[in-house]
Amino acid sequence: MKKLIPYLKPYIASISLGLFIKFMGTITDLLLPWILAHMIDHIVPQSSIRLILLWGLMMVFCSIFAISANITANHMASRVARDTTKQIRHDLFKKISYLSCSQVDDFTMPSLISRLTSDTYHVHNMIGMMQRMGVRAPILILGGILVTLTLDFYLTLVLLAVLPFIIILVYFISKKSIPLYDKLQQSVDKMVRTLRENITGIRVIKALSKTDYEKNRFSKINTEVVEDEKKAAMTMAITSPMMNLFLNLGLTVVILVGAYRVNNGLTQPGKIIAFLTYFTIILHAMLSISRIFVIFSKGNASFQRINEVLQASEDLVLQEKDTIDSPYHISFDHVSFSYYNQQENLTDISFHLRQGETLGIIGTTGSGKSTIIKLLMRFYDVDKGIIRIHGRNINSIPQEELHTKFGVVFQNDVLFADTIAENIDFGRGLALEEIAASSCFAQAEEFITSLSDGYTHLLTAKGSNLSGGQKQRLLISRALAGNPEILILDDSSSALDYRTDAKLRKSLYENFQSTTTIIVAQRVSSIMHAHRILVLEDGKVLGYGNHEELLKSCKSYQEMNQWQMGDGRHD
Ligand SMILES: Nc1ncnc2c1ncn2[C@@H]1O[C@H](COP(=O)(O)OP(=O)(O)OP(=O)(O)O)[C@@H](O)[C@H]1O
Repeated sequence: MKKLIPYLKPYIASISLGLFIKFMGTITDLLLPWILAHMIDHIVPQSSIRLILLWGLMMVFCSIFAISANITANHMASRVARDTTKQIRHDLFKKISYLSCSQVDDFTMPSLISRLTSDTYHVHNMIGMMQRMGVRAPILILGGILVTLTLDFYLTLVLLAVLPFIIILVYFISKKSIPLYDKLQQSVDKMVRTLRENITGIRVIKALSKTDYEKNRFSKINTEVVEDEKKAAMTMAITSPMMNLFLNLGLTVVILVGAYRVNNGLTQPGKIIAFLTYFTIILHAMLSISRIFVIFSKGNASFQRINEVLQASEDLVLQEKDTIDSPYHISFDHVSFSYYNQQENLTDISFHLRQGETLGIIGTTGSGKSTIIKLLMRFYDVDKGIIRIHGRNINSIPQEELHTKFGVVFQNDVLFADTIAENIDFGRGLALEEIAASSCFAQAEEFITSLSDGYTHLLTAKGSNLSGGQKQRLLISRALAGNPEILILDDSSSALDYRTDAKLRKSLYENFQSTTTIIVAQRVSSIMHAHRILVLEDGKVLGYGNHEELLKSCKSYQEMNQWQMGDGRHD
């Protein structure tokens, strides 16, 4: 919770003023029953219209002041809650975008989304509620008790006798409901995760006729959420009737004792009426306290989840400069890596590429091809070995500098709901000529210019209004547009026909001579012209060399070549 203070600090003046206004409004609210009692007991018996009007006006004025003060303070509280949450959301989003891939894996994406959405919402509620009721409820309780003491000591004893029951009730309900709400939050997290998987994979779900299966899976989780919600709501539902029971019992006793005391001339009717109002005010304030506990505990738990992300230490720390003289642009030296420090996903990988050379990576699915790319871009740190670019250990290159070296197309990369030109430019402010040139190199120009609105053609989210091959060519255009030092194409030409694939390779060869290229592919034809080819299986190197060398030395490569291309070389 301490970590929330810096977020509230800029609003300290506004919070203080708001609380002061709230304080004044609450005190005035407390005055109203007292004025009423005074009027009934002392002013009305005098039968002076002028005095009755005067005190009546005073009541109206106090009511208007109390309402206005409460509304103003509530507005101020909402503004503080809104602006603080905006800043927290901003910081959280910024932090999430800087998290390393392994940190994202650890937190999990759905959990990060719910921290950014529902958790910030709970914090918003907590900040607002604490300002609105945090001051008002205790003042109503303490002030109420003090005023009732001045009105009638014996009746106050009735009130004090009921209070412990209410306190015990509030304590037990808070104790029971807080873990229930925590559990509910976890179920909602799970539901968001399933929903996200479902929406992302909606096509494959439909294609495999898994709609019913997924519907049932979602229904199960939805029922879980409803059950948890029911349990939490049931606990909270007890609060109001129980409070009302105590309230009504208390009021009955007050009326009985009050009537007895009025009959015996020990007190006045006005005081009894005022006392009944105070009694109600105080018990409702107790009810508010129980709500504050629940909202505070939800907000507190949510802020802790947010803070966990905000405080996540940078795990890809920039290391001291480590540079050697090297003739190679990219070199992997005996690199090993494991995602979860259990079994190795890559073992002892080595390769060296001079500037302008091309490396083809081929291998079975799950053999570690994309992992090599992730390590080269330092999404994860290697466990063993060293990766160097121009002789410089990549762990000593600042992330921004490292990433500007790459033009990259990942597997299942994303296109946004924007124009084709914007999707290629990707916020780099490139001139239209550069965009057109890169799409020409990527063999995308033909289909773009055939569209009636060309580069201003609007894509739907994820480019779902394009074919697989068109999407890949746009993504390759984006990667080429920055004229990158290193080009990475991770399984990004799989949807291209052989002719377009060959034209793309020719274009890369002719126009990107100084760009070092890594092509991950399933097809031998996509990588057979590469200077070096790495054949992987289960994270280990089965073969390394050019096409001719591998045909002689690597049995797996020979087999792949035979299956895919017959025994000859086709293009
Ligand atoms: N984020 C991750 N967390 C844990 N394990 C992972 C993660 N990404 C990949 N793996 C595992 O690492 C291994 C290598 O995966 P990788 O994606 O590099 O394979 P690949 O050769 O590119 O496969 P494909 O051709 O199917 O894309 C696989 O066993 C995979 O399950």
